[in-house]
Order: sequence, then C-alpha cells, then structure tokens
Amino acid sequence: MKEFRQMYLALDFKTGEEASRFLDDHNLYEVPVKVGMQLFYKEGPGFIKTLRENGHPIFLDLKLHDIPNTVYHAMFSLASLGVEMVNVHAQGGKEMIRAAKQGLMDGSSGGDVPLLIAVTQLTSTDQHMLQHELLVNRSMDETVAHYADLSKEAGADGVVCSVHEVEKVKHHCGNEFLTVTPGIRLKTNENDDQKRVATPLQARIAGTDSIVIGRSVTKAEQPLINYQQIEKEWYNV
Ligand SMILES: O=c1ccn([C@@H]2O[C@H](COP(=O)(O)O)[C@@H](O)[C@H]2O)c(=O)[nH]1
Repeated sequence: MKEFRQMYLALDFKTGEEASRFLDDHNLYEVPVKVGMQLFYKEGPGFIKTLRENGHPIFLDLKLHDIPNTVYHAMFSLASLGVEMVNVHAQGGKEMIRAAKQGLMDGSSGGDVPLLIAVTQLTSTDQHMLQHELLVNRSMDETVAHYADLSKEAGADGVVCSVHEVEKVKHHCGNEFLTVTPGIRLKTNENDDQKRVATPLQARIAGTDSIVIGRSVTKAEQPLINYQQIEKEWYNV
C-alpha cells in the first residue's frame, strides 16, 4: 500500500470556473482536491483533466451505489481519468464493491489503479437517524466497523467514516486499511449539516489517514488562514 496522507479540499462549487478562481485567488496551487457530484455533473471529465494538468491530486467522490454490473462499467470509465481515489457506498454490498474494484483494474489498462474507498455511514448521519430513519439497530461504531469489514473482504482499500470511528475501523481491519474522514471543522466553525464532526487535531490524534475539508475553508472569510490553520493541526507543523 502506498503512503497516503492527504488533506483534500472539497471543491463544492457551481462551476469549474468558480472552483479555479477560488484556487487561484487563494494561491492553493497543486493542493489535493476532492471533486464531488455538484462539480462533476456540471463539468464532467474535462475539468478533471484540467485539475490534473494543474498538478492537483484528485479524489473523485461520486459515491457509486447501483447493481454490480452498472458499477463495474462506471468504474471502468472512471479508471482512466487519472484520479488517485474513487468511492462507492458500502451499503451496495460485497458483490458491488468487488465489481467496482474489477472495473477499476480492467479500466486502467496497465496504468495506476485508483484507490477504492467505501462510504460506511455518511458523516451527516447520527445515532438517532441510524435507528429511527434507517432502522439500523446497532451502534454507529458497530455499523461502521461492519461495513469496513465487508469492504475490506470485497477488496476495497479503505473506507470513508468519521474521525470517531477510526480507532474501531483500524482495530477491525488493520492499520494499512485506509480511513478518509470528512466532517472536519475548526473549533470556531459551524457544523452545518454534519453530525459526526472533529477538528483536524482530533483527526491526527485518532490516526486518520486522510481528511476532507470543505466549507471551513471555502465559506470562510479568510480561506487561506483557515486552510493554513487546518494544515498546521493536521500535519503538526
Ligand atoms: O460521509 C461523508 C462523505 C462525503 N462527504 C463529503 O465531504 C465534503 C465535506 O464538506 P464540508 O463542507 O466540510 O462539510 C462534502 O463534499 C461531502 O459531500 C461528507 O461530508 N461526508
């Protein structure tokens, strides 16, 4: 497993032009970025190419969740975009995750195979929602650890979870199994729609492999100051 410790900036912008302007205005050259549904559905693979040409490592966060055959072919297409990481929802089950992995391997035609990460429970989900809306009668920890186990068995390289479940996931799946944690907030930030949040410092202490940061930077009055503060806590510099 390659060394993997990133701080992905979530480019949740309406257009590629807006995202590029934000990166330029704040001197965020070549920083690792996360492209999600909002931007990818608007701009498509062309913008991924632009980001790559500008030196950004990319996590393509499309959270595929469909029947195995469909996910296989979707991953086959995504495999050649040159991103370092893609993801699925673990709730799609083992056969779907295996199909995702196979699609990535077959689609990357000898080149680098993107890492495959499975979303366990969204960081916008809390224990109450888990029990009363999703009718899952287990604790968040147990549920996340279960999804992590099945993702690993199916060939995923890691999971998306919150910082609060990192220790449990590592205990179940081993230290090499990657954890990617969104829901990162500085102490002074609002939680917005996130429920399982943590600071970059808590993420580092918990042993998270990579963090995802979004509105605490992109909606900040002084984005670069917040970005640097997060960097400082996360990388301990
Ligand atoms: O469980 C998950 C999975 C993905 N995300 C994504 O991360 C960013 C977080 O943005 P913030 O502005 O820092 O809340 C966003 O793009 C989500 O789609 C997540 O939050 N939780």
